[in-house]
Amino acid sequence: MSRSLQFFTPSRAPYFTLHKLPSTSYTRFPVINFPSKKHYITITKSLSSDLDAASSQVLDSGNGQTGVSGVLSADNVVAVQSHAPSESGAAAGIEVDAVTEAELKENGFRSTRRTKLICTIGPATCGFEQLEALAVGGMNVARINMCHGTREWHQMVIERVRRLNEEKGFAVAIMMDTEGSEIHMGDLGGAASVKAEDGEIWTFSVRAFGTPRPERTINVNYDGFAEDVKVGDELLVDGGMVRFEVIEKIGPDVKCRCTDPGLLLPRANLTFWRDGSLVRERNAMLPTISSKVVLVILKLLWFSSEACLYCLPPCICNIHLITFFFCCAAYMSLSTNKDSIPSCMIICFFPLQDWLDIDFGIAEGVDFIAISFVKSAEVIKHLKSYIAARSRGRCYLCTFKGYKLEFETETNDIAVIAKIESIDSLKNLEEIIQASDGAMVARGDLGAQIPLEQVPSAQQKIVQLCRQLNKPVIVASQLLESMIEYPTPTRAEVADVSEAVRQRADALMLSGESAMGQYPDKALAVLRSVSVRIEKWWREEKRHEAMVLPDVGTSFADSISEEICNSAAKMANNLEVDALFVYTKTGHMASLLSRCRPDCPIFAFTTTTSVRRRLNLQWGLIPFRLGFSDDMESNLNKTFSLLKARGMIKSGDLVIAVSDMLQSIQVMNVP
Ligand SMILES: Nc1ncnc2c1ncn2[C@@H]1O[C@H](COP(=O)(O)OP(=O)(O)OP(=O)(O)O)[C@@H](O)[C@H]1O
Ligand SMILES: CC(=O)C(=O)O
Ligand SMILES: [K+]
Ligand SMILES: [Mg+2]
Repeated sequence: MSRSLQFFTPSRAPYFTLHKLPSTSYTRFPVINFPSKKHYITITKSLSSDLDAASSQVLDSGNGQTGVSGVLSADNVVAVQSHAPSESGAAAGIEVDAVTEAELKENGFRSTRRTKLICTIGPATCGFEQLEALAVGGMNVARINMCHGTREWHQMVIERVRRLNEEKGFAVAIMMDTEGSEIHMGDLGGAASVKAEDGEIWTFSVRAFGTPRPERTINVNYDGFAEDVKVGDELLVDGGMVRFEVIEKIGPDVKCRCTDPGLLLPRANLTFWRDGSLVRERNAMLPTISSKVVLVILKLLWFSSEACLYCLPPCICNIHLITFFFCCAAYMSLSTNKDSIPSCMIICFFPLQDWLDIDFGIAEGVDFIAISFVKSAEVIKHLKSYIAARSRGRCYLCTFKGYKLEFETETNDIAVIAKIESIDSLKNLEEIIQASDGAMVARGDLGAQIPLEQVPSAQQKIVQLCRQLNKPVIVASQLLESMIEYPTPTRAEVADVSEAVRQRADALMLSGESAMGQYPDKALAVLRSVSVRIEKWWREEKRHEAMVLPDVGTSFADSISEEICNSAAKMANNLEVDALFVYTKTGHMASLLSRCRPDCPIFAFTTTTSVRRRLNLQWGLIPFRLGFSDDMESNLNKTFSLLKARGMIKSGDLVIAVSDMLQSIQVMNVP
């Protein structure tokens, strides 16, 4: 008799499949290490062969180790659940941020902040206490920028944020930002910055300089640099913070004279301009092929295609390489599983470094991957299928007593954010946003690629388009730049933050202010207070813009959900209800409500921690994790009593409830 046994978690759902359960009475599992995340095990025992929750009995739980082992009986074990520690004790209750809870109690529904806040984590904020201070200060998403720091450092930050969520009940999501293919400087040999003075001659080169780095030398990450620039070109660091003129080329070295002095920061972005236009052609588009690259590609192919590429030759020569590409081509033309193709093809879209980082992000189970310098929708589509393929790809783990154990990690809940920061991304804006799960107005690099005076209108356009297409949008870079050094912002910075809030962007992002600034908590407090103040002013003055929200649903069921949400939001405004409640498994209904930007906050109840974290990026959503059923009556009663017990709502409050399960709008007073 063959029976299938599945382990699953509601969030990242790693699960095992055990083929051919043995007829012997007990089988002991070997210890299996989960990648990077602690999991607890619950073995559910049932006497019937179908999973019957009512008659199930919990045999064992919470071992607290990184890894699991178990004892299975062929006759009676039908399901083994593995779940993250944060989910083990809270099934009966409701999970919400301590900060949100306090805010709701103190200020009431109306005054909760709707605009979400993202902090880039860097040396100034990577400690556990510093991260906690940011979470208490309202950080909804922690961003790690793969341009800076080592992978070990990023892993440590992720681990600390996870621990913070687990121990203190936050739902801070993690966004990994890739390096992207653009040209940037090296890391200045560890120096925090170096000053370039007017008239000085500096050497920019692909050569790796020894330590200590010779004076006035800068390493450049792009091999074709010396070939691509011409004498007379203007070289802009960080979109013009420092400027140089190319005066001479000597082999790989490019000699430049500083024309606009300023501070050079590690890994600053470089662009070169000729006759007043940005030079965009680059000779070397593909990463240099090395054995390391091939190993990575083989690994990717193995994960996505289930191809049997177990034995990697330790030293890969050209023959192997040619054979490999030949196999890839054959595989791609023969395979019917289109999801497995991208791994071979994506190398054309991303530099190697991004590949390694994307793999790292998937393995770490980050919530968002932000892709730098997106040029077309293809890149996003391929990455999304790659993530989906990886999450479906089975990882064969071990054989014991003739039985095969497979391990599967469900990772397609990673949302892909397209960073709009190049001329190409503006050209293909609508299709890029359509293909992504959200977008970022990355004004830093965007301002280096288009004239600065065009950045505000580009921002407005991107924010509007995202809302129309129902994708969350982030406004990023230099919001409070002066706060890197000073404890108060400039008036102009406050006006800039206000404008982003007024445009009703989903989220605002701190970069250097929180990564390496002197006042990260103060900068976050400014974002928080300006957001709350502008949102209030906007509601009181009834300054609702009459934005046309086109239909986004692609199926009839989607269209019904959309109509329900549009109507519920309108009713909520007209009836001046206290809150909208949405019960959503995937988060889709919550995002449709958020898109309407209603006057009242939206309490989004969802069953999984990963969806809860992801909803933390969207305007006006207060995400809760709550176990619920298809019976709305009992869901509402349960929610009311749980929220009342915690003092978050009171009898008489007026709410409107909608849900994924029941296509209706319910209006009621809290009993
Ligand atoms: N992990 C880190 N380690 C060290 N410094 C960091 C780190 N993350 C950010 N920084 C510092 O903060 C500054 C601003 O961060 P930010 O993420 O905006 O980077 P950036 O270099 O401007 O690139 P991007 O265009 O990707 O935003 C960086 O220039 C760097 O000096
Ligand atoms: C955030 C980012 O990448 C930029 O502003 O360029
Ligand atoms: K980046
Ligand atoms: Mg950028």
